[in-house]
Amino acid sequence: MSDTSTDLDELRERIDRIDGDILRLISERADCAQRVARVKSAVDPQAVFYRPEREAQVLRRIMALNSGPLDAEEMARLFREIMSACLALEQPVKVAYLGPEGTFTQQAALKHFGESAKSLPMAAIDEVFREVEAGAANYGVVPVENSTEGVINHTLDSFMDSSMRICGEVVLRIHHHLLVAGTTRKDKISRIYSHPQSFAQCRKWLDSHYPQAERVPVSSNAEAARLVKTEWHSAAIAGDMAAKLYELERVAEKIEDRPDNSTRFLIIGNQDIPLSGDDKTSLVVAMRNQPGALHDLLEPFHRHQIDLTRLETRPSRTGVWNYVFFIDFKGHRDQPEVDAVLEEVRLRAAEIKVLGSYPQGVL
Ligand SMILES: C=C(O[C@@H]1C=C(C(=O)O)C=C[C@H]1O)C(=O)O
Repeated sequence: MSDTSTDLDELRERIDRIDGDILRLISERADCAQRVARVKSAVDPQAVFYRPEREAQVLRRIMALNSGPLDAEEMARLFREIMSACLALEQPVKVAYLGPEGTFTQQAALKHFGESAKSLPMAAIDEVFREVEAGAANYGVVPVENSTEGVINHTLDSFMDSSMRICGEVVLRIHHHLLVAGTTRKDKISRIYSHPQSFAQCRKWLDSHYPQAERVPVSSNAEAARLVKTEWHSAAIAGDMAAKLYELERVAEKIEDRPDNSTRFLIIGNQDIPLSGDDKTSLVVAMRNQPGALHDLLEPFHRHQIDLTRLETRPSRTGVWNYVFFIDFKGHRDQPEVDAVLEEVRLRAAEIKVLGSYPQGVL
């Protein structure tokens, strides 16, 4: 098709018509969501409106139906926002996250719940747990493992002391940038602020580009971004959200040593999540200190052909629990084969706590 002005007018008219249709359909969808809310409240006045298993199914279906030209993830992100707005009509969801504002955890929270969620920054991981326990937030978002740096022990330890359950997971690709303020002398950078994890993830790049600069660890990337605003010789390593929040310039983009650098976050809450059709389960298990304990623990998973996705050991903090294992596997505890494995593990373990069965991250 040639780009004459009549073609342009015609195409724009078509786009206006399509937008009118999309608008009508989104409104119709929002109306249905409001009716769902009324049905839920009629059945149970304390009903929880947010249904992660249903949301996962909606997104997976959209991705499967999509035939381009937008890619499936992009399309799902649009639907994520539509659902987020529909849910906010039912009941605005309050999400506590490891702050301050501008952290990757906030980015993960918004990726999972959409921009219509109300996100509440907390100063520490255990505060996120406490905020949800106290009912001041409906859900919490905490980091649990990074593909380069491994597990986040604070999060695992918080589960040992808490009754919170895992309601979902979200994986975020982590891109770090070297950021400066408008007033910074870029040729005179002598100090770089960041979170210790981010320094570790950008170690090689820093060694080759800024071997002389002092590396100052701070409590979060967002805090690093805030600090450089007032220092003409300093830079920060942080992500997109912090760069935007503090209006910083990028001296270098995507400086992480590994291009597949990603972090997995958990959604915590006090709901048991029904089957979504593609689920994971997380457990914490204490074994007695005896030879073959780990083998005994893992053997039933192997025999029932259940796919383990993660195994972490933490030192026990009580005398009874000698080893504490955190185990993630594919499957939902309402599936008979998973139930059978859990029963067997229960017999062999000193203590077992199912932290939750939840939909595998879609986006
Ligand atoms: C509409 C519902 O409630 C919420 C909104 C959803 C949506 O917009 O599709 C999906 C699940 C719930 O979080 C529902 O349960 O179906």
